[in-house]
Amino acid sequence: TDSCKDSQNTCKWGEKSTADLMSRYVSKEMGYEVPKEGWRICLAHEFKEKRKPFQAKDVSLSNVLEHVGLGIRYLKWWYKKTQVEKKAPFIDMFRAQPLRQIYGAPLGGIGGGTITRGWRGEFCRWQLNPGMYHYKTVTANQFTVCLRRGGQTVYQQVLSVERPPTLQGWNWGYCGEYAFYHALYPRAWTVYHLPGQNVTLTCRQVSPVIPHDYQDSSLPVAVFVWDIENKNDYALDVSIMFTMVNGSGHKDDKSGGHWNEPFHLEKEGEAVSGVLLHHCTTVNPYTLCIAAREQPDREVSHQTAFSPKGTCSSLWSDLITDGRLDSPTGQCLKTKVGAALAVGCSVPAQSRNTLEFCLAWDMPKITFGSREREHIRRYTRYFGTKGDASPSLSHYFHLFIIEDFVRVLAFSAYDCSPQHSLPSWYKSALFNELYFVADGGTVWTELSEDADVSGGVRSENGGLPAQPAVVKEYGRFAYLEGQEYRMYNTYDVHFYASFALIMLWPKLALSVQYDIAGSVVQQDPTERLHLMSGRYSPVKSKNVVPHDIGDPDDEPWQRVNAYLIHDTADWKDLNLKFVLQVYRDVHLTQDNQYLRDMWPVCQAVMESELKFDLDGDGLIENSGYADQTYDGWTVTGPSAYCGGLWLASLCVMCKMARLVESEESYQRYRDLLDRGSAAFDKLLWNGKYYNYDSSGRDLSNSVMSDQCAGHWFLRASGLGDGEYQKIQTALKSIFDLNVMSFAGGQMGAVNGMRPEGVPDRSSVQSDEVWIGVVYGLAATMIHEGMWEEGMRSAEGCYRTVWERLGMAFQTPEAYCEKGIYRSLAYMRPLSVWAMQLALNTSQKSQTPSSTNRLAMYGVSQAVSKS
Ligand SMILES: CC(C)CCC[C@@H](C)[C@H]1CC[C@H]2[C@@H]3CC=C4C[C@@H](O[C@@H]5O[C@H](CO)[C@@H](O)[C@H](O)[C@H]5O)CC[C@]4(C)[C@H]3CC[C@]12C
Repeated sequence: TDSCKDSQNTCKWGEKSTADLMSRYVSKEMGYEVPKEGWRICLAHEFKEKRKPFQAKDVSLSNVLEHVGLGIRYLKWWYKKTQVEKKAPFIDMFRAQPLRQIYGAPLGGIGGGTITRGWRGEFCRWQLNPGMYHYKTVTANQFTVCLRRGGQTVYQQVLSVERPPTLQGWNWGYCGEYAFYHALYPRAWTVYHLPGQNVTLTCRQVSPVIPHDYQDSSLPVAVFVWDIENKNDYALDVSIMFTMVNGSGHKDDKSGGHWNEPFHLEKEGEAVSGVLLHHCTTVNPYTLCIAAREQPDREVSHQTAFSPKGTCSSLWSDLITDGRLDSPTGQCLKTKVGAALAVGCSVPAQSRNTLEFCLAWDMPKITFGSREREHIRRYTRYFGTKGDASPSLSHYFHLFIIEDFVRVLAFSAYDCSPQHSLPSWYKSALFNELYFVADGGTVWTELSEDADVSGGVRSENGGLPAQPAVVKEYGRFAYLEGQEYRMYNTYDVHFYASFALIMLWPKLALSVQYDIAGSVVQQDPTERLHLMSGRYSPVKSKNVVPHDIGDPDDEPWQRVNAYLIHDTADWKDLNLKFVLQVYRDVHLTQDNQYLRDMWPVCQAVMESELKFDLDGDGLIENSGYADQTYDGWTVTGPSAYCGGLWLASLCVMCKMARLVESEESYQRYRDLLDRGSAAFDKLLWNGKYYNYDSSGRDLSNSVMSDQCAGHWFLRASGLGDGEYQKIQTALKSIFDLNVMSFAGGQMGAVNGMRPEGVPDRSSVQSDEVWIGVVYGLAATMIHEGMWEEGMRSAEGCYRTVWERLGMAFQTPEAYCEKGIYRSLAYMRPLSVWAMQLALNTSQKSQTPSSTNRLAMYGVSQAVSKS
């Protein structure tokens, strides 16, 4: 049982579990080998609460007045972008995605594109062109079951609860009360009890997202393993048919040049066959492939093409007649065309059998929106760039004993000999939030021969290597700030999310750091209007960390800082977040080359940062606007958030100075740290917590949930484990006020709380809850021994998002107590992995000094195939 609950299913802390997602399930069947942990929902479930995206009308009068200039400038910019340039804005405030409470685990590995299936089985969210999302359910993409007894079809059903107006020749409307979905990413199960048939189907969907594996994790494939349980006293012949239509439901699908062909591939004694759907688009052509493994006593048959229009009765009759499809040879040319694959087997009485399908797609070469450069996806290293890889991809993937690898991922969370057993909701959060590593518009490419990561300052001139070994070997990685906030590697947010990468794919985390470091030394002097201030300033200044590495609809890496709300050269957190990540990564990976390469960049950004200490007291000041990740929440003078990040950065600079044996640097940062710490305590500590800022405004003593972010990073880096009375007192105040005095303690921590216990409504972001921030706060609490408080805070967010608001696999950046959310499918919640690091660290304080610490943290690298 869930360790947080007592026998009445009530949480120890008095919270009634909100998990009623299975209340409509009427069957007793629980499927084949479906794990206990994960996110489970009956297909008949309806979420009662329907939230709306944050819009201008949700802004209070005082905030409207504050943002009128931005509103007008944004409107002008938006008009030019959409109506003149005919491009999609990097944030479309007028067309926020409405909430669709439908999403489930995405298909595909990392960086090769993703296709998301809904929890009711629909194929509904498409990201084949890198970073660009298309939200459309393609009705004809389905699995259909056919049961035959004694040579007669007795049951044929589309495994979908939908009753669409098209494809009327198919038998729709499967009864959702007899099925449930269970996700533990990168796996998901759907259990269908077939009413009146005494048959239960369990479909297990697996994508190759495997820690420390840099080969199989890059593959654009997924398998569907169907387990068929026949509880009758007679044998049945069972076929499953997989139908896929070309395209993604986009209007461009109808453009000409698509063609389908059947294939059969046999090697190493194993065979697969299926249908290839070739998409001959002018931009980013690709082939989609549905395949099945040929095994003894399984019959594979296909239909090369069917028209997904009208009733589509002929395909239905083809299957119902004999449980197999016609299997014509030859190709088929059509603009809008579907393909079908059926696999059949016999299932003896009181017995079970399995069938396997694979979906693969091969888009080896990509261009981004500007079409200036061609990029090669990572998986081509193993499968070539010719665009003919899908048969081999499906062949490889069928043979790949993926379960063993995926289990390791599950294992990593449990294998930490916990003092406290981990609650069930936490395991679901930990694995299911990981979806964003693949489904964050993620792109993973090879570093081209002529690329220069160093930003033009080569190592021989005291800069970075042009082609750092880790980037050359492991490729370039980028993921979006959010599916709706279309900027790659937004760095102030990646700070939180980076825990997932550094713990599970550390080479990718380092690769991102090299790209950012290269951009630090670059500049783009082009003047442009920044929408918040209304002032013109350069796109990118030298020696500062960029906000992001670009928009996939433009030319990322080449043109950074797609974000033009603020000029982020003056942001106070970006440079510090770079330094803190460098040290944390060095601590976890013990990579000395990385330390040596990053050290000069750290010094350069710290030099830039020092300019923000205007009064020379050793502590930086904020500039009276929203100059950090809370980009709608003004800060003036020394502040808890940026001041804390600054002191933590000075601390790690001292550590790194010692590692690179630079006594002079050490003394310099040590002096700043001593003076800055004294100023920090004097100006901000009020006996219970650090004040939001030191502006002396009415609201400067608000309690910020994220005030200990700097200390969090010290702890994650193996530092700061002395007596930190003030931090513990502050965390206690945050728990009492931001968590327990907000929404009955059930929704995590509000960003800003007044000491008297009402949310700070002075800005558009202070009364929001940022899920990723709460997971980071929970990690800090765990590091400080406040396990129950940390778990309670994080649980509120998980249950709100996954169980109450129906936002599975699209965790947003933010929600308010009532009514609204902001920015669906967002990067920051990946910080849940920081909780895992904290749990492991606090249990394994005996740290080896010179080995790679990731293995020790329960993330075994022994499983790596690379
Ligand atoms: C006259 C009108 C009626 C007034 C309308 C006001 C609105 C246009 C603005 C009021 C609040 C603004 C939003 C505040 C925050 C935003 C987030 C930002 O991007 C990313 O946000 C992350 C924080 O969530 C941050 O950490 C990342 O670094 C950023 O990349 C984008 C702008 C905005 C949505 C902002 C837009 C304008 C308002 C809605």
